[in-house]
Amino acid sequence: MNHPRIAFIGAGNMATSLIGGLIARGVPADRLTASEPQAEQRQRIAREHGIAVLEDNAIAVAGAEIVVLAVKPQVMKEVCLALAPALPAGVLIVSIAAGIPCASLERWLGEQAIVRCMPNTPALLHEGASGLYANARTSTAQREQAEALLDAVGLVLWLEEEQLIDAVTAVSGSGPAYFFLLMEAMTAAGERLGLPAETASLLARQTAFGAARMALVSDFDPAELRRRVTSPNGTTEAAIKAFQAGGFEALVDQALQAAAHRSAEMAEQLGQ
Ligand SMILES: NC(=O)C1=CN([C@@H]2O[C@H](COP(=O)(O)OP(=O)(O)OC[C@H]3O[C@@H](n4cnc5c(N)ncnc54)[C@H](OP(=O)(O)O)[C@@H]3O)[C@@H](O)[C@H]2O)C=CC1
Ligand SMILES: O=C(O)[C@@H]1CCC=N1
Repeated sequence: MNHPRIAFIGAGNMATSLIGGLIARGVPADRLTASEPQAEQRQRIAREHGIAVLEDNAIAVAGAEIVVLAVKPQVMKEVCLALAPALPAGVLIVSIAAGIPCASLERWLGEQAIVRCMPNTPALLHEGASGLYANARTSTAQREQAEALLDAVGLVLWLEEEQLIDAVTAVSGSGPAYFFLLMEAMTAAGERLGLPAETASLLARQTAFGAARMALVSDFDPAELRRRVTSPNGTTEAAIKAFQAGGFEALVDQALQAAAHRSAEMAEQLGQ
């Protein structure tokens, strides 16, 4: 199989989960390179994944067919402006940064094929979910390459409008944190009900895992699965009524609106 050469700019959490996913899929380590400013981090990634990790971004992208931009949004402009002269002709840019539009990347990097993605941290366990948007310069073959890259770490869904990346960020990009927050709150409540901390934590985490698995594999939707837990006038009904009296659905809506709004605001602030 002909694997494209892929260079990762920034080798933090998200990049290393993608690298791990590709290697687990059988991509030879010599098709991947990464760049990373810290020597210790470079050595650790090279040791764990067997790939070349360089200090210099321009050297890392030499000969690459795909360049994955995986630095924080705050440093993206500076990184792109410095990288632009070193990009190989015909390269596909894959950006995973929150809040950085394709138009900004094109301004900083020149006219390139760009796929903008929003993955999430369960990618670390190959259980991620990513929304992808391709600009008009991206060929069908390049779309397939970007899909294969993100598909190595979980579910991939294409978006027809770039603006919808803000909604994907609100639902699945930031989403793992909402479930962790619920686990934290359930653990604390379990402790207040008298459970030992570790017992409450294990029960909350295993219940989240079991519910997520059921929601994914069951023939029934989450609303029906919820109804099946909720006996008339029973304990679940008491809890759900308390959630709804506290405005649970409206609160979730407000939270996701805030995340999507922040994603759009970051584009305004960091995309100039
Ligand atoms: N975390 C998440 O849940 C998600 C994150 N994202 C996006 O993914 C991107 C990366 O996030 P994440 O992996 O969490 O962040 P990390 O901080 O873990 O990774 C960023 C990496 O880039 C390195 N870096 C900094 N400056 C440069 C530079 N000039 N050249 C090359 N590398 C550099 C950093 O090194 P050092 O640490 O030494 O500064 C770090 O290793 C972000 O843009 C974020 O918006 C998208 C979806 C979900
Ligand atoms: O919080 C953030 O901005 C990033 C993007 C999605 C998840 N983490």
